[in-house]
Amino acid sequence: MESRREHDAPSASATPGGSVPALTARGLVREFRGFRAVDGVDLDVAEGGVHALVGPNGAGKTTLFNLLTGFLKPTAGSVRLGGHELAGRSPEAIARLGVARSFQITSLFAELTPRRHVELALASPTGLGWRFWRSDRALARFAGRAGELLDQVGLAGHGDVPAGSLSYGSKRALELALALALNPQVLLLDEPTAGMGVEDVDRTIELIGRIRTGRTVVLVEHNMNVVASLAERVTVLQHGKVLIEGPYAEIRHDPRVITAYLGDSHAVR
Ligand SMILES: Nc1ncnc2c1ncn2[C@@H]1O[C@H](COP(=O)(O)OP(=O)(O)OP(=O)(O)O)[C@@H](O)[C@H]1O
Repeated sequence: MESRREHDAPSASATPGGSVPALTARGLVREFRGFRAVDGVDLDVAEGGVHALVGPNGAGKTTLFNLLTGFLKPTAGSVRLGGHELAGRSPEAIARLGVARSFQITSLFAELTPRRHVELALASPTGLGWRFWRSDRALARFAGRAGELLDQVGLAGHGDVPAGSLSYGSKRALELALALALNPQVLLLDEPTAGMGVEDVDRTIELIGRIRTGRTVVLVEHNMNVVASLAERVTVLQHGKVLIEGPYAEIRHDPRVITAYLGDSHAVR
C-alpha cells in the first residue's frame, strides 16, 4: 500500500474561486501522433466543489478526464492531488490516493446482482480489479456497507436481480455505487446523464447532489441543465485548450463560449 505522505508537502495556493484546490493540472498536454488533443491545460478544482468540464465535440474533455485518472499518460505537464504528483501513475495508484471515476455500463456483468457488484468493489482495494474467487463468506463482511451504498443510489429494491435486467438509469446508478465503494476524495463522472430521459436526468442530478457531500466532484457533461444545477465552476475547453473558466452564470453568456458552441448540437442554453 502506498503511503499518502510519500511526496512533497501539499500546495495550498487558492483557486480563482478563492478556495483550496483538491486537484490541479499545469501545462497538461496529450498528443496522439503529433495531434494535441489536450494542449497546455491548467485546471484548479476546488476541494468540496463540483467542477464541470464542458466544450463542443472533440474539445478534449474525455482525453483530459483520462489524464486526470491515469487512464492516459500525459505527453507533458503535471496533475497534482494535494502534495501528490499523479501524472505517470497507474489508474490503480491514483485510485488508492483517493481519485475514482465512474465506469461505463460495459464494465457491469449481466448475471451478477448489483449487491454482488458492490461487494466485490468494496473487497477490491482500488475497485479496478475484479476477483471472482472471493467466497460468499469473505464478501459477507461487506454486506452492510453494500446495502447502504445501494440505498444511497436508489437501488435498495433492486439489489438482488441480475444487473443485466436493470433499466439504463439504474445501471448508471450502479456505476456510481461502484465508484462510491472506493470512498473517493475526488469523484470523476464521465457524462453521468448521457443517454438518459428527463426523469432519469432529474434523478441523477438529485443523486449527485447527495453523494457530493464530503467530496470533490469533476464531471464531463453535455447537458447544460445538469451543469447549471450542480457545478460551482465550469471549465470550457475548445481545441484542447481552456477557453474560459468560471461560474456557470458567467460563462454561459460569454461570447467566446457561444461562438465555440455555434454549429455544435450541444448548445449552451
Ligand atoms: N486515441 C486517440 N487517437 C487519436 N486521436 C484521438 C484519440 N482520442 C481522442 N482523439 C482526438 O482528440 C480530440 C479530442 O477528443 P476527446 O474525445 O477528448 O474530445 P471530447 O471533448 O471528449 O469530445 P466528445 O464531446 O465528442 O466526447 C478529437 O479530435 C479526437 O479525435
